[in-house]
Amino acid sequence: MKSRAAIAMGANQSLVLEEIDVEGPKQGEVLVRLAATSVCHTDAYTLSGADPEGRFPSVLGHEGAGVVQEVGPGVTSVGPGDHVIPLYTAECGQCKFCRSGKTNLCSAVRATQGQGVMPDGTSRLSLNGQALNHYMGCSTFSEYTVLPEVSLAKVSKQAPLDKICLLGCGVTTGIGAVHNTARVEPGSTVAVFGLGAIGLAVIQGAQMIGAERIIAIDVNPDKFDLARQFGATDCVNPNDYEDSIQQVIIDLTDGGVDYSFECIGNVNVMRSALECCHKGWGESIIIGVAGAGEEISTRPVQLVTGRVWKGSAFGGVKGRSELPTYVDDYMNGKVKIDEFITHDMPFEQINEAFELLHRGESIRTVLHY
Ligand SMILES: NC(=O)C1=CN([C@@H]2O[C@H](COP(=O)(O)OP(=O)(O)OC[C@H]3O[C@@H](n4cnc5c(N)ncnc54)[C@H](OP(=O)(O)O)[C@@H]3O)[C@@H](O)[C@H]2O)C=CC1
Ligand SMILES: N[C@@H](CCC(=O)N[C@@H](CSC=O)C(=O)NCC(=O)O)C(=O)O
Ligand SMILES: [Zn+2]
Ligand SMILES: [Zn+2]
Repeated sequence: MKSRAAIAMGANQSLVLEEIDVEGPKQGEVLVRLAATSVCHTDAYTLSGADPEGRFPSVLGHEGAGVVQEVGPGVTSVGPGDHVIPLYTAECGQCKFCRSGKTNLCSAVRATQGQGVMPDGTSRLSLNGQALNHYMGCSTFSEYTVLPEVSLAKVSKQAPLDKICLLGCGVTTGIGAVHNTARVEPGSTVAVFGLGAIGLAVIQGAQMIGAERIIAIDVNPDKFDLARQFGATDCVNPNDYEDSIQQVIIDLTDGGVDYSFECIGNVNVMRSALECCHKGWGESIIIGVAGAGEEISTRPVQLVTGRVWKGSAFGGVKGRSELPTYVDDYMNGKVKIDEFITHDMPFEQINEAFELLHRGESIRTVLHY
């Protein structure tokens, strides 16, 4: 079938809008018509050429929501008409990772996903006969896309797809990192570096859990109003100080924070986020994705003296089991999503959505098909 799509032809090039061909679902696969998709910083990162797994030409996009159109042989958990959120972190329930009870990372389709193909090693997407790479197992920048069954969370039909698409990555990642990865306790002091969708969702998660002090840090003060609305108690711009940002946070908090979250993808900030944690127990969670070849460093004494460095992917959330509850929590007012959506646009304006993100003028732009 034909599908409107935005194609990444090469690094740092604008996306090209084309009508592509989408093949029907094979064994264990599902054809989905997306209602909406948003743009996450990770899409921009891959388009920049900094992603070691980045492939071109490809159909990017991983933050979407839609309706099942057709299922391939063997698919049992979803059927036509079901509302679904694509998952870049699958949940098969059977692999070593899923059975461990220790992680949300699932190995069922991860290897082929990173190679830009479906689990059988081929693509369902093409342009003029040339195969296009899938992206993060989702490719939500195509109105119609094909995913493995294990990469779909079936959710309530009552929920607006053009809002809950944000649960496909940003909102879930931030809240989940607080609840699952850090397990922040009520009364904690928290520092959040980077106030895009991920950082704001971390603030939301920290407020939900009853953190007493939430320090929001960004070099763009335009982000501070929204941070306060989500629950930040202090807003700090590192450029306003001569001291290092870690020293500023240590001074503000009588020795450092209980938890910090890096939501930028900057390895220097990752170091600051670790080093602003309290001696003896402070934990720092890396969420931001850094470019190929970049490495983190700190003096080992930072860890010897009790600070802990962790990472979080999709907030440690098991998508098929847990996303339906996130959707229900949005519907009953426990989880905020609308506040992240600074712009709504027709899908055709997707390049504008990338420009807004790069200029720091948007949190999330929802593109409507
Ligand atoms: N681990 C995971 O599962 C996931 C990771 N990610 C990653 O999380 C990161 C954040 O994503 P997203 O929220 O969409 O991105 P955004 O670009 O919307 O947000 C990043 C924010 O950090 C600010 N910033 C940039 N440099 C600094 C600095 N040196 N100090 C303080 N603030 C700074 C930016 O300011 P400005 O406005 O000037 O740009 C912006 O406000 C990305 O690296 C993304 O790839 C995303 C989803 C899931
Ligand atoms: N392709 C990158 C790795 C990018 C990365 O870390 N992705 C995050 C999700 S970012 C979403 O917006 C993630 O969940 N990672 C887990 C995983 O299995 O990749 C690279 O190769 O560096
Ligand atoms: Zn994302
Ligand atoms: Zn699995």
